[in-house]
Amino acid sequence: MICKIASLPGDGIGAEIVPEAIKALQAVGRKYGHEFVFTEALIGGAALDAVGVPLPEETLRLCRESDAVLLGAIGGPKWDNLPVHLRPEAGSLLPLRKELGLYANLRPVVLYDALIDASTLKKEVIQGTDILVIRELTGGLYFGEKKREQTPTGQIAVDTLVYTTEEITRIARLAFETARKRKKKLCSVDKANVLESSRLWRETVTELAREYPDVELTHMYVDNCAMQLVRWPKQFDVIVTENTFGDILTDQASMISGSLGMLASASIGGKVALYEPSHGSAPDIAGQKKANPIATILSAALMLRYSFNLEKEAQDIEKAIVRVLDKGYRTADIMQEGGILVNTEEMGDRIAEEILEAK
Ligand SMILES: NC(=O)C1=CN([C@@H]2O[C@H](COP(=O)(O)OP(=O)(O)OC[C@H]3O[C@@H](n4cnc5c(N)ncnc54)[C@H](O)[C@@H]3O)[C@@H](O)[C@H]2O)C=CC1
Ligand SMILES: CC(C)CC(=O)C(=O)O
Ligand SMILES: [Mg+2]
Repeated sequence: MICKIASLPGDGIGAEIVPEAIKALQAVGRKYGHEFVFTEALIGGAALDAVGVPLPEETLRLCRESDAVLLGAIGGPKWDNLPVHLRPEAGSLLPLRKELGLYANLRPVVLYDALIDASTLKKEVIQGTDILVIRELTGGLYFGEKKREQTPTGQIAVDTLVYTTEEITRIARLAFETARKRKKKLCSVDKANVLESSRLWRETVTELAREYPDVELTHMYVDNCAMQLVRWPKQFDVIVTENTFGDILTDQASMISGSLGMLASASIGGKVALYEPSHGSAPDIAGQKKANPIATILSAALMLRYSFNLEKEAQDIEKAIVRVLDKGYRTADIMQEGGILVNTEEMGDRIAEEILEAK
């Protein structure tokens, strides 16, 4: 099988973690005779510095013409004070997701047994957690109209939170279908007690539930959900929520798995899907070889599963990660007593070796 993959390292630790995911994919390719062809392109601050725009036309074209996209992360303090269209977040990542039609962001929150003691949360609370958060990705606050105006007393800043019935139905249907293949439990998270967009969200999800009588649907306010995630995460199977809530809740939920560096993601819904870790460019550790590449490597496994239908190969990556963690290898963010501290590259090497060695 020949798979064309656009590789977009981006900024900060992006350039350190993407090569480790490529290593894992190449190991899978060698083992099974698949040919993964990587073409690298610029995005984010790196693109802005090199060619003057955060999302070059050439990068967009490459993504559209590829079978899948592997992204590191974008952004950093160097570009924070630019006009919004030039900033890596609003000027590259958001339009890329929109252009590719990636309305659903899947973030599995799974705790590996080996990391139970690496988490700061209580063992009995987190043990056995396996949640899939489905975040709406191309609507809501990040995409609504923004404006700034001067008033006699200061400024006024406006962000607009918009959702249509079609957008909610689309993501909710995916969530019901996904829940059907898991434990058949779906929790829809909103803030319907105050937000009109959330009222429409809740009405629409409730209406759609009639088509899925086998799925147990619950609704939860987002503030309660934030609390429940750390109180008793095992109550959740699939969570579906809007863009901003999903963004925040998943960073929080990542601590159940030990670190934000463990949280993968798949952005799907269009012809070409995009795979990236849930975290950002981590400027505080960039260039120090401290970044945990596992979230990106797990995202590569999701790519094999969702874009290429290579389930066994995806599981090989996931099992290799389990074995490496069981052997005690740890990057700094998941380090614990008795662990063997490794850097980004060494973690990637260990995982690639395990992929090749395992039957
Ligand atoms: N998808 C993307 O490209 C995203 C980009 N960003 C951008 O990234 C920049 C930094 O944002 P922050 O708020 O600091 O969030 P961040 O996710 O980059 O980092 C938050 C904290 O987690 C740690 N961390 C993140 N990934 C890690 C990894 N793989 N291994 C070990 N530790 C890790 C960082 O060191 C930091 O202490 C900003 O410019 C932001 O806009 C933020 C989130 C997502
Ligand atoms: C530009 C941001 C919306 C990126 C982010 O935080 C995310 O997608 O998790
Ligand atoms: Mg985020």
